[in-house]
Amino acid sequence: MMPGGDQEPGSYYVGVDVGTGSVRAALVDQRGILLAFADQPIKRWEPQFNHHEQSSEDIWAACCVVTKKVVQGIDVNQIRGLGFDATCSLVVLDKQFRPLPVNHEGDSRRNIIMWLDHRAITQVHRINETKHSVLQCVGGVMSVEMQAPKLLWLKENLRETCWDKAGHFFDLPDFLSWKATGVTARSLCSLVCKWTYSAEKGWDDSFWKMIGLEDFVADNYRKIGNQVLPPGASLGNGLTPEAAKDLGLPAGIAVAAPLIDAHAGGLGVIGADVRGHGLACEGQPVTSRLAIICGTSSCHMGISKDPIFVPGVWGPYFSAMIPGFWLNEGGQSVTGKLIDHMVQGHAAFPELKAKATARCQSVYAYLNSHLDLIKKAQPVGFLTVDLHVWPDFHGNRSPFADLTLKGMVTGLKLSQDLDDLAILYLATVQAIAFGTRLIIEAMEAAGHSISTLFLCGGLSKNPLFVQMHADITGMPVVLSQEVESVLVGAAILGACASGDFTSVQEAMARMSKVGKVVFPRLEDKRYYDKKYQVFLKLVEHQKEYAAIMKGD
Ligand SMILES: Nc1ncnc2c1ncn2[C@@H]1O[C@H](COP(=O)(O)OP(=O)(O)O)[C@@H](O)[C@H]1O
Ligand SMILES: O=C(CO)[C@H](O)[C@H](O)COP(=O)(O)O
Repeated sequence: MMPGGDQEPGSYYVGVDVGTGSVRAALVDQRGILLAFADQPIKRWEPQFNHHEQSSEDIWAACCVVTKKVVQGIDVNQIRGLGFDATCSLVVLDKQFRPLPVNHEGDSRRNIIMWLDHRAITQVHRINETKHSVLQCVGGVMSVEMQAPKLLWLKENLRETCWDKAGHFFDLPDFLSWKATGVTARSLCSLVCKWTYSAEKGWDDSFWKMIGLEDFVADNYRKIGNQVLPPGASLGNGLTPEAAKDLGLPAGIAVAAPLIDAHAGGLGVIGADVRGHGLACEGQPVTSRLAIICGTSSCHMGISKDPIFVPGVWGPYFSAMIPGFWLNEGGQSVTGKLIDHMVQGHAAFPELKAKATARCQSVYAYLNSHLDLIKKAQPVGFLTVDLHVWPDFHGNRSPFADLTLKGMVTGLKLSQDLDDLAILYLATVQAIAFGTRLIIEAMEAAGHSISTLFLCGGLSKNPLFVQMHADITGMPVVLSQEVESVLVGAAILGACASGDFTSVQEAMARMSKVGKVVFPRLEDKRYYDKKYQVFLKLVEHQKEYAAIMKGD
């Protein structure tokens, strides 16, 4: 086997991506080409508002179904590596590695507190009041979506049924790699990004003591991880015989230390060779690129050679995505979920669904063509001249790091027809893109210099979403040759673990490829600049309303 991906044809890697709504797997070759793809929805429970739970057994079973599907019909001995990525949800197991309930009902199927769960609001508030120095590495304010507040909630609310019995708390990506290999080592990515671990200094005892989780210190962090590996490192002796049987793969193949899903997306897109596309980032350092992974949420991944502190933007995290680089991660907690929410909640949704089904189209493809129909001679984006949306229906992740912020819509009329739904959908898509512009401005003000966006995730399949990101940020958007770039990222991990590439950087350069570039319509800039001014006023006004209501 030649290092550098020049091996004989037929070396394959399997990538498994656990998103919020489904599990996906792909069979990928050493050029980064997807040869097979499968997906399967996963269960979700919302027992009460802001509580979101999943089942680790259900997720593992879905991983097995999709993996078996993608390797059907090929010689499995050609598979050299397996990589996982997943959402940063909290998995709880007892001392014998059995699921423990994270709910008052005691339902042990539901042993995952999902990343978007906001139950630990009072806990995160107390954590932020400590002003502990670890908070500097999460943008100054810890998010309720991280693991420390969730752990504290479990200790304070489910002491007997969960906390006292717990033997292992895993980030979901690390749970999957443990399931596959029996190795409980954690990925540097999950511990650094969601658990306050420092790549340079390790755990900070004083933080855990200060927030009331001194239990972990006394136990030398056994329950949350005291062995840490870089993403892509090969785990133990590879795939165990039991997991091999479950997944339909040969025992002993290399399994990589995993990544969080957004980070796998970053790996799948950010290192592509852009020569010949007329992009400003050509010949420039990779730090001029921003990867945006847009699924249920959107994550804005920017890297730098030196640490950059951006208020309200997570990080700087060392080597958490690309080895040797610092990572800042901006984000919007709900984007795909917000678009679905707005569209599905509208009175004209049943009509939309029926019409889209009749044309064998997705509702989004239908809405996009409907907008084209009603725009007449003007650019489609101009349909929202008097309709504006503030998109923080699930709080603001970046750059305000304020989970009390809410959604806003201004410009509503009495109409309930399809035109009205289409324009509301457009205004929502635009609001998400304005949110991205705001995050980029915060990152640039702190020292990043970004010229090109690289989009992936489910929303990147929506041409309107992509064009609005280009028009509103004024930057070109690069889409990968493989639409499922997050899976390419997971496969890159497997390829690194197999030893077929000498570094993550080398595997990225070989396996991620530019597909299409969408340039901004610069002639529309004045219009979007005005809408951006309104966008900023919306949040300013929302804060004023809250202050008025707080006053006597
Ligand atoms: N073909 C498509 N056209 C438009 N939007 C899409 C399409 N496929 C997915 N989406 C959007 O992407 C979101 C899901 O993205 P995905 O990456 O699958 O999410 P996750 O990784 O969080 O499970 C949905 O909420 C939906 O709005
Ligand atoms: O916090 C995150 C990454 O750090 C993601 O938002 C979370 O993992 C969910 O991802 P997705 O929207 O793709 O399901």
